[in-house]
Parts: sequence; C-alpha cells; structure tokens
Amino acid sequence: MTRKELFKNTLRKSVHAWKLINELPLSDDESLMLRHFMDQPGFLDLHWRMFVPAIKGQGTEEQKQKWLPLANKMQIIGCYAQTELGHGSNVQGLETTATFDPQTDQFILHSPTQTSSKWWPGGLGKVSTHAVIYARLITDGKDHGVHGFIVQLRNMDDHSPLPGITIGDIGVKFGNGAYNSMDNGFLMFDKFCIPRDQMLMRLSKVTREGKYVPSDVPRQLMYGTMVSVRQTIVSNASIAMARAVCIATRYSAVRRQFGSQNGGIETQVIDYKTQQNRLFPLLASAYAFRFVGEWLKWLYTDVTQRLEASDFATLPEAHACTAGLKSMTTSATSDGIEECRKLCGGHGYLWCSGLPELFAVYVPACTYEGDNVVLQLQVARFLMKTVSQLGSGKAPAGTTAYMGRAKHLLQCRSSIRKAEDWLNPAMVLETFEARALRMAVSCANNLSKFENQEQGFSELLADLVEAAIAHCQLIVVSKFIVKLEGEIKGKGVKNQLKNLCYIYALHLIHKHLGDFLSTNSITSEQASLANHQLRSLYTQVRPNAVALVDAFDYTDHYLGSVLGRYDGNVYPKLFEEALKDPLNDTVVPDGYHEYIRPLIKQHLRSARL
Ligand SMILES: CCCCCCCCCC/C=C\CCCCCC(=O)SCCNC(=O)CCNC(=O)[C@H](O)C(C)(C)COP(=O)(O)OP(=O)(O)OC[C@H]1O[C@@H](n2cnc3c(N)ncnc32)[C@H](O)[C@@H]1OP(=O)(O)O
Ligand SMILES: Cc1cc2nc3c(=O)[nH]c(=O)nc-3n(C[C@H](O)[C@H](O)[C@H](O)COP(=O)(O)OP(=O)(O)OC[C@H]3O[C@@H](n4cnc5c(N)ncnc54)[C@H](O)[C@@H]3O)c2cc1C
Repeated sequence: MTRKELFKNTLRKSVHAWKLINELPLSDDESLMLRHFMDQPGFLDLHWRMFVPAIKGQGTEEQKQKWLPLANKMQIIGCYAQTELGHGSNVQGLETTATFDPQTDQFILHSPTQTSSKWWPGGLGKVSTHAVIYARLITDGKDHGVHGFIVQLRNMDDHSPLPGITIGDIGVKFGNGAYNSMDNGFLMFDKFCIPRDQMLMRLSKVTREGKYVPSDVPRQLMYGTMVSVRQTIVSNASIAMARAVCIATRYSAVRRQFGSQNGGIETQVIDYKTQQNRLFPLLASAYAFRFVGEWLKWLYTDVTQRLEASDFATLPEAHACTAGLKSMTTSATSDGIEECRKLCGGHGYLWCSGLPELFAVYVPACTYEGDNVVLQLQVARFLMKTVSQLGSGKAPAGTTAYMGRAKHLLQCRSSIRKAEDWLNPAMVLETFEARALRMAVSCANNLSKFENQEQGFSELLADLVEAAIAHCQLIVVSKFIVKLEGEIKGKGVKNQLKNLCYIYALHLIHKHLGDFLSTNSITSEQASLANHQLRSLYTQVRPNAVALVDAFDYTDHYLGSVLGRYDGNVYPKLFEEALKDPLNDTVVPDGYHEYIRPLIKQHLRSARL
C-alpha cells in the first residue's frame, strides 16, 4: 500500500474494531486483545492509552464529567501532545506557552519558536479533534512550569484546523509499512485561545483572578500517564519477543544444514549449540518479561490505589520500576527480534518472514515513552538516593529491600561449588543481588569523590546506566523465581519454566560476565560452571522448544510469517510468496527495453569491434 492507502486502511480497521467493541460488546481486556490482532499502530492507541488516562488522572471531577463521556463514546478523538521539535526527553524544557489572560478568562496558547512546535504526537497529524497539550503556564508574567491543557484542534463539522492552529503529518518513518500507519504530527499555535477551565486542574489551579494555586501533592503526578503506558509496554515487550522467537524456533526446527552422514539427512539447525545459545535465552526472555509484566501491573494498580488515598510513599519506586523495566525489556526485545532475523539466515531477511516488519514497528519502543538511556538514568538516581540513605534508619523496601542486607551482600562470597548449584534459586538470587548492590555502591562511592554531585553524576553516566540495568535484571530474575514458587498447574510445565528461568539468569551472567567478575560476585571457576549448566539446560529445553512457542498460541495469520508456519511447510510457501511479487507478473521486466537491452547491445557491439 502507499502511505495514503495504509493510513486510510488503518482508519477503516480502527473504526471497525471500535464497532465490534460496542456491538459484541467486549470487555476492556478483550478490547486490548483486539488491538493486538489489529496489529497496527493507529490513533486508537493514543486516544485510549494516553488522552483518556491523562484526563482521568489530571482532570478535576467537573472536567472528567464534561470530557470523559465524549471521549468514551469517541465523539471526540484525542491525542497526547507533549514532545516538541526541540525537546522530548527534557519535559521541563518544553517551550509552548499558555499565558493566562484575566481580561477574557482564557489561556493564550502560543508556539514562540520553531523548536516549540509539537512534533511526534501520534494521531495528531490527521485524525485527532482534541489533544492534551503540555505547555508552560504563565500567569502575571510568572512561569510556573509545564502543565496539561485540553485543546480542541479541529472544526467538528469539516475537520479543518481551527484558526490559529497549523497542523500536519511529520512524514514517513522507518520501515515500509510499520509505524507509517500512524499520523505522527506537528502543531503550532499562533495565539490560540482556550477557556480557563480547559487547564487540567486536579493538581494545580489558576483562579478567575489569575492566581496560581500550586499542587499540594507531588508535581510528578502530572507524569502519571507516562507511568501507566510504560507499564503496559513491558507486557507488550513479551508479546513481541514471543512472536519473533516463535518464528525463529519453528524455522530452526525445519531448517537443516550440514552434518549429513553417508548421504543421510542433514542436521536441524536448532540442534547446533550456537543456535541454542542465541535462541533459548530469547525464548526464556519472552516468558520472563511476561511474568515481570504481570507483577508490574500489580505494582501499578497498587500505587494507583495508594495515590487515590493520598499515600505517595511508593511513587518513586513505581516510577523507577516502570521506567527501568520499560527500558530494559524494550532494548532486549528490539535486539532479540533482530537476532531472530539472523537466526533465520538469509530467509529471515525476506519480508514474508514477518521479522523485518516486526522489527520496524517495534524498535521505536526504545525511544517513545522515554528514551531508554534517559529512563535508566532515572533508575540510577533512585538507586543513588537509596544507597545514600542506607544506615540512616530508613530500611529500603520493595524492589530495593535487598539493599537492606548491604553488609552481608558487600562481603559475601558465592557458595557455588558445582554446576547444579546454579539451579538453586537462593544462590542465583544472591549472585544477582550482590552484583547489583556492588555496582550501585561503587557508583555512589565514585560520586562522593566529586564536590559537585550533579557534575559527578554527569561524569559517571555510563557506569550509572550499567548499575541501573543490573538492578532491573535482578527484578526480572527475582519475579521469575517468585512465579515458580507459586502455583503452576502441571509438574511438566513447572519443570520447563524452571529450565527457562535458569537459562534467563545464567545467560545474563554469561553476557555480563565482566560485571559479575569485577564485583567479585562470582569467580571465573563459578562462571565456567554456569556455562556448563547452561549447556545442560539447553539440552533439556531442546525437545520442548517448539511446544514452548506453540504455547504462545499465535495463529499463522497473526504471525504473518512463512518461516514460522505452524505446519512447518516452509519451502513450498516461500515459492508461493515469491510468485505473488508484482515483479513476477511478467517474465521480462518493465525497463528491459529502456535500460537492459541497450546495455547488452552496446556490449555486443564493442565485443564485435
Ligand atoms: C504491531 C503492533 C505493536 C503492538 C504494540 C501495542 C501497543 C503498544 C503500547 C503503546 C501505546 C501507545 C503508544 C505510545 C506512544 C508514545 C507516546 C509518547 O512517547 S508520549 C511522550 C513521552 N515522553 C517521555 O517519556 C519524556 C521522558 N522524560 C521524562 O519523563 C522526564 O522529563 C524525566 C523523567 C526524564 C525527567 O523529569 P524532570 O522532572 O525533568 O526531572 P528530574 O529528573 O529532576 O525529576 C524530578 C523528580 O521527579 C521524579 N520523577 C520523574 N518522572 C517521574 C514520574 N513519571 N513519576 C514519578 N516521579 C517522577 C524523579 O525521580 C525526581 O525525583 P526526586 O525524588 O526529586 O529525585
Ligand atoms: C514512534 C514514536 C511515537 C511517539 N509518540 C509520541 C506521542 O504520542 N506524544 C508525544 O508527546 N511524543 C511522542 N513521541 C516522542 C517521544 O516521546 C520522544 O521522541 C522521546 O521521549 C525521546 O525524546 P527525544 O526525541 O527528545 O530524544 P533526545 O532526548 O533528543 O535523545 C537523543 C539522544 O540523546 C540522549 N540523551 C538525551 N538526554 C540525555 C541525558 N540527560 N543524559 C544522557 N543522554 C541523553 C538519548 O539517550 C539519545 O541517545 C514519539 C516518538 C516516536 C519515535
């Protein structure tokens, strides 16, 4: 499809999905499933996951009563317009202004510079009638920082932009189809007025007289919509990883290469230890991210209930967990999808493998909803704060509770003696805790050598990110272990999940061996025992690998991959796909007479000379 066709077809699908949701009707969870089967980014994502939650989280009761019924029936379509051309990560650096005019009781929205243009919001370019806009609030000449506003963008009769608004699509993005179904947009305001009651005023307010009443709750609640979406992105990482792994595992069982004895059948590539060493940790990650996603959903629900009761104590941890896990799981999944493409050899590069499009549509997850490095630095700040409070009498809780055992974890030596010890959950956990704590404490010690803490933080950014990643990996490993301790139906299933849990943990040790050795969390002998155990686990997973991806229950239609077909009938179907290509409509291609023939003729002429 051309971009225009793709965009229009996504509109068609979105509206059809919305019709089904209402007619059947579907529950919220079922509607989310439908979104997955629709399988294309579109305006519904931003409307439901950001516009509506922003009003719910930041609007007053009156604002919710006015706007939510309209949004819930999709009589208005909204998006989330925060990022600008000049600033995305640095939210405090946004430039759009919302100046209160006491004469008219309105805010005047203005884009003072080119870099202040909104740039990137999905659904903004062509579809949305409304947006939650983030702008600097100015009253009586004073800048109160960034706040949210509900703004109508387009005329409800003919969809034209309202006077004072310039709006459009930012252009083609990475990949052929991929994210191009979405109208990520730009927007500029030229002194555009909105009534005062369209500032989202649950947190802070502007009175009729123009007095600014600051929030008596943490201002970071304004970032609540991002926390909510980051949480869902973690579960989505599992879905995308599982999809790629399903394709690569099934194909690795079909594909044969080398190893024929006396003219017999060749070896299935899944039997090569190198293939297993690349593939099975990704299979394990798909399960691990699913379990940590379930736990994160619980954490998010818990913090939401606490916030409603004005208990803000767990907000910093919820922020650190959602930011860190969003970052870690999306980076691992993007890399994992690309690895799956390579695991499928040359055929993985074909569009019909399903992997190129999956990569193209998935990879922006490393950037949207917070650049992954910027987010890990938020985790690092949280860790540095926690370390600095050790010994102050305030016991670390939740995911940093292990830091409360700092004395032990800083000096303990791993008691792994033989390869099977690596199947002991307590020993594995302690190894990850020791590594994470020692990396965090090492950063804190290095930071303390700087007179200026912020300067020190800047200098140590790379180490801080590594420490944050170590902490996030510990969370994933520990939540996998907790899952195994709970009820899992079927002994066989539990054993398989145990194998995957240890593969997940031990491959991380293998991959980040430098961290584990340099922090003395393990010795080089223990590292080689881990490798030994890993190989043995691969052997145990091998006979069940296909069943473990079948368990994701993805239909062929959803996978969209010739290589990942359930029936394994890959080669005839590759031919079928190839023959469908428009280039094969004719035997002699268009352009032959124009370019190829004259070239060949010229060659023949010079040969004769
Ligand atoms: C094929 C189909 C695929 C299937 C996919 C299915 C769908 C997938 C689901 C996707 C759904 C929708 C699509 C998503 C589209 C993407 C939309 C967007 O991208 S919206 C824009 C997102 N933008 C960002 O994320 C910006 C990132 N930047 C920030 O969040 C902040 O600026 C910052 C955290 C980096 C810095 O904040 P700031 O206040 O400027 O600075 P400090 O560092 O000083 O922080 C102060 C203080 O606040 C705490 N903090 C920060 N953020 C939060 C928060 N969110 N919650 C709670 N607390 C927070 C921070 O820790 C500091 O605390 P102290 O105690 O003072 O240390
Ligand atoms: C597909 C897609 C959809 C999007 N949808 C929306 C939307 O609906 N609404 C919306 O408002 N926005 C949206 N965005 C914007 C997105 O949220 C931002 O692009 C994202 O937050 C990253 O910000 P940035 O582009 O400013 O990156 P930058 O911050 O400019 O990042 C550039 C580089 O600088 C590094 N960097 C930046 N700051 C630091 C630092 N402090 N320390 C160390 N390194 C740093 C980063 O790691 C990165 O390598 C979307 C983006 C994409 C790609």
